[in-house]
Amino acid sequence: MPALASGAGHEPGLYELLEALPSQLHPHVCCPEDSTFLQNMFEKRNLHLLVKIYERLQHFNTSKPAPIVDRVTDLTQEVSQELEAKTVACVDINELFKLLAKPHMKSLLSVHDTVAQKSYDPELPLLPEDMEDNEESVKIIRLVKNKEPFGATIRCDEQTGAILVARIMRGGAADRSGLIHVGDELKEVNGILVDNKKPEEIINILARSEGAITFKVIPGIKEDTPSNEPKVFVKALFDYDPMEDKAIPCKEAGLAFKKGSILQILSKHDTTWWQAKLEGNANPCAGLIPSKHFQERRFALQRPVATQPITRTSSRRSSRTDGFRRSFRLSRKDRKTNKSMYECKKSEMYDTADVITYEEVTTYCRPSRAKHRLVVLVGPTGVGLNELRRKLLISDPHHFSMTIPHTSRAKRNQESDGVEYHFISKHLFEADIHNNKFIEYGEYKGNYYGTSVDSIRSILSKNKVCILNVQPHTIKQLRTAEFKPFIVFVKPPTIERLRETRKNAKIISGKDESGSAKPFTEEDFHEMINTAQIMETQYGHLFEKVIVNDDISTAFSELRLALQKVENETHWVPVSWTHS
Ligand SMILES: Nc1ncnc2c1ncn2[C@@H]1O[C@H](COP(=O)(O)OP(=O)(O)OP(=O)(O)O)[C@@H](O)[C@H]1O
Repeated sequence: MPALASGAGHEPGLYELLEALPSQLHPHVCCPEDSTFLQNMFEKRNLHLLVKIYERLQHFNTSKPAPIVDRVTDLTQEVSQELEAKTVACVDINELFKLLAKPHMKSLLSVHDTVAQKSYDPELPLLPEDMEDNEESVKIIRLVKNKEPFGATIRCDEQTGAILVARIMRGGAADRSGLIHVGDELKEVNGILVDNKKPEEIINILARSEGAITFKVIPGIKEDTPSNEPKVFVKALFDYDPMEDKAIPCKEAGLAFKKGSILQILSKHDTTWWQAKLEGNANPCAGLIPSKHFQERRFALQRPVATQPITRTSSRRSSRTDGFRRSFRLSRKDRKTNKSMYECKKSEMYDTADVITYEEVTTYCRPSRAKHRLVVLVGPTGVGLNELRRKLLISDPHHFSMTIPHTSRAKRNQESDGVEYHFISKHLFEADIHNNKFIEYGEYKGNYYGTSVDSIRSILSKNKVCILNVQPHTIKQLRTAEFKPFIVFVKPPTIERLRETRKNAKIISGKDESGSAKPFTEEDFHEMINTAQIMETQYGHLFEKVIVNDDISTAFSELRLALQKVENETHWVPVSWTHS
């Protein structure tokens, strides 16, 4: 028997059966000639290879690989032309040239192209001749369907009871056929009358059918399908599972997606159910998603999570504002404690609920001379934002920078204006607050501290990357075409890992009025994890990168890599950022 590898890793399939058959059939074959014939047949290498190919195809059926190019024969021709002149110069080139010219290779590549271009659908058969005279307006459609869904939804007309095609999914089997249209009335499927059937029953008939399906339809009035529509992409700001959606007209036609997924909108024709596909997905068939308007209405009817009160992890009174970081993120560290010294003034830690559904996006790659995108770090207090920022600044001080805060407190002897702080009068500080000059500001022991918009601009204009640590509610103000912020959420690891990694670390306790650094307590860890969860629920849709700060060097490398990508690679950003 040829030494062929068995389908290891797959479930026992045809190949294994083929190997076992000769011995199993042996007792049932009386004639020795038949026995030899069967023995030889089952041992044929070609048969084994065929079965292997079958098993591979079964495997690919589930993994659905997509071709990189669909005209590899053209590519081979070009390569051969290039190689022809150089065959004398190099043995390897000569060998490759001959290999590409072999008929087997050419056939293999041609088969590749046929499969890649999906041009293997059989020709549709001619219309049946036994059509009745009074059926001129009836159309007989014969579709050859494989395992993919039919790609259309149907509905029952409330008044007439007729079964109508409700929508055709863009790129699906029905759409590609070009034969079925919205509004067509379905009369028969595979010879079965559908008049008195419920849409679910018809869907079942369709789902079970493979190969040729014959439809008898009365064509509806054709709508003009707009062509050359510009491509519209949106970022999903919520998770969606059609299987959990009671309102969707056909669960199987729905498209599941996660918060942050990029969706290409293929049709907004139906104001309640848009058609979309996941960006980068090779499957051309659209799926149904709730339209922006519909989803907004549904969210508005639900009680928004954002307005729910925060569950405290401890009954002990904490001076931290609503569980968020005590330090005002943008401050320089105080010289004595090496820590930020003031609290955030704003008490609106949680925005009143924005209805978040989809955001229209487009690709953006920073032109080499353009200003850098603002890098914003957010996370619960004590998670390590200052530590990560410090590491970035040390790693490349000419490239990364942080803002210098303003303060109304008096300058101390050893301090210089514009180094530790910009020192301004209380009166001027208040005027600047009034004129919205601060991204964040706060008050500590009667003095104001704040970070101005101009201090960010000043760094960006020097062609440096500005690293900003802010409270999450500030993100909204920063999301402008000018700053194009890249938002990184730093989240804590598990409580066990916090205990292990933060053994020697210190945090400024919100319960300690002196503001001195103390070792982390269990309560600090719980509060950090709890706050991170709330932040993720409320602001998760704005985060472009989430880093778990477990081991500090790993977290730092991850951050560094993400920032390199932001500088050099294409990212999805809100459309409004590119129309300035
Ligand atoms: N991955 C880590 N492993 C061990 N210690 C860490 C890690 N990340 C941060 N730390 C330490 O935890 C302490 C708090 O970190 P850091 O000051 O950066 O927090 P923060 O997020 O800026 O919070 P705050 O704004 O309240 O100061 C520091 O002592 C820091 O060195």
